[in-house]
Amino acid sequence: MDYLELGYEPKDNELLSCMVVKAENLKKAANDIAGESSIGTWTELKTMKSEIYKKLKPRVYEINEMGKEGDTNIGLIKIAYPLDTFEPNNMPGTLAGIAGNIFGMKSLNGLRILDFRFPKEFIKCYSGPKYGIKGIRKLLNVMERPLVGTIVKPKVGLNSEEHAKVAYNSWIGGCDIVKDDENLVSQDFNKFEGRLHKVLECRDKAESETGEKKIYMPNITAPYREMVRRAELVEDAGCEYAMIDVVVLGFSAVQQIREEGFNFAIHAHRAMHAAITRSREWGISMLALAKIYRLLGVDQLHIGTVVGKMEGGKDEVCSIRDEIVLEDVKEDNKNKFFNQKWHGLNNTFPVSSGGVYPKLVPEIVNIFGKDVIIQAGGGIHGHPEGTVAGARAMRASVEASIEGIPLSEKAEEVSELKKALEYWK
Ligand SMILES: O=C(O)[C@@](O)(COP(=O)(O)O)[C@H](O)[C@H](O)COP(=O)(O)O
Ligand SMILES: [Mg+2]
Repeated sequence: MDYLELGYEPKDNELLSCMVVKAENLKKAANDIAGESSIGTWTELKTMKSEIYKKLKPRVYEINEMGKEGDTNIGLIKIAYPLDTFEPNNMPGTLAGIAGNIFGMKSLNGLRILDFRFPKEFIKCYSGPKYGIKGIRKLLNVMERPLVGTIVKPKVGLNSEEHAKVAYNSWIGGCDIVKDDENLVSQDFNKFEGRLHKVLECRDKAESETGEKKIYMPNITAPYREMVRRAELVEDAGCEYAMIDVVVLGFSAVQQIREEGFNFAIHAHRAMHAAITRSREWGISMLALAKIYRLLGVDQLHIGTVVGKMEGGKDEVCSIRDEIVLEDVKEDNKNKFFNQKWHGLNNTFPVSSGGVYPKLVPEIVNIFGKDVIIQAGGGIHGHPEGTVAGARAMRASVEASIEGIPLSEKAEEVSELKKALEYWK
C-alpha cells in the first residue's frame, strides 16, 4: 500500500482532495485512486525512481467509514498531493490527474469528488475574477440590493430585432441585466454580430430613458478561435460583459478567455453541470467545480435558487455561495470539507436563476442576502401583461424583499406585482 499514510498532517502547500468512495476494500481503493491520479498504475513499475516516489507521492491521510451497501463499503477519503505533481497555471492538466482516469476504475462502485483545497502557491498561478462583487456593483452603480436580471425568452427563435425589443422592454421595466440564453449563439435567424449591435442600441436608449446603468450579456460561446473573435466584437462595441457556457467550453477555454485580458466581466452559465454534479454516486460536486471557476476567473456564476426549478438544496447552495464569495472559508464537513483561504483572489457574484418568479424572491433574498443576482426568464416574459410588467413585478419584489416589506403590501403599490402574485400562486 504505497500511498496510505493515515494520520499524516498535510502541508499548507499541498493540494487536497476529498471524495466519497464506494468499494469492497476501501484501503485498497483509496491507495489505487491516489496512485492512478498521480504517479502510479495497476502494477509495480520498474521505471519508477525512488526520488520521483519521494517527491511526488500522494498521501491518503484520512479514511472515514460511512457504512455499507451489501459487500460495498462507503468511505470519505482525503488525499494530499505535492504541488510539484502539477504544472502551475494548467487547470486541464491538473484535472486530468486528480479528476481523470479514477472515475473509470473497475474496482470502484462509486466515486464522487466533494471538495478540493487549493494552496496559496497554486492560487497565485491563476487570474481569478477581474471584477468580483465589488467591481460589478461599481460597474452597475448598484450597492445595496440584489441585481435583477432576465434571460430573453424564448431561448432561441426570435430574430435580432425581436430579441432587442424584448431586452429593451426588460430594461424599461426595471431589469439591470439582460442576457442571452445558454443555447443562443449565432443561429441563422439571430446572428451574433447583428444581435450585439441592435441590443446595445436598445441598451443605450433604455439607459437614457431610465437614468440607470443597464447591462447586456451576449453569449460568445463557440469553438475557441471564433469565441475570441466574438469577444473582440463585444469589446470593440463597448459592451461591459460577455457570457460563456463554462462546462461545455471546457476548463482550457475558460482559463484562456480570461487570460486573453479582455476588459469585460465574465458571466458563467453552467449548462451540462448536472451531468457531472447531480449523481451522488459518481462525479464532482458543484462546490468543487465552483471553486475551479472562481480560480479561472469568472465574475458571476449560476449556483442555484433552492426554491426554483433546478436541483440544489439549501445547505449545498449556501456552501457553494460561501466558496465563491468569502475570502476565508471554514469547513463544515457537510459540503465544505476543507478550510479554504483565497489569498486575496477576487470573489465571484452568485447567480440565482431557474424557475424564479416574484413570489419566490423573499426566500431567495433570505437565503443569499443582498449579494446575489436574481434572474427570471419565464418569471418575467410569462407575466400576463408582458415583459415590461413582468420586469416591474420582479424589480418591485426584489426591492421589497431587501427592505423587508411583505410582497402583499408592495403589491398594493405596484399593480404588476399584484398581477404576478395572483397569476403564479
Ligand atoms: O434556461 C433556463 O432555464 C434559464 O435561462 C432560466 O430560465 P427561467 O427563468 O425561465 O427558468 C437558466 O438557463 C437556468 O437558470 C439555468 O439553471 P442554473 O441556474 O441552475 O444553472
Ligand atoms: Mg437558460
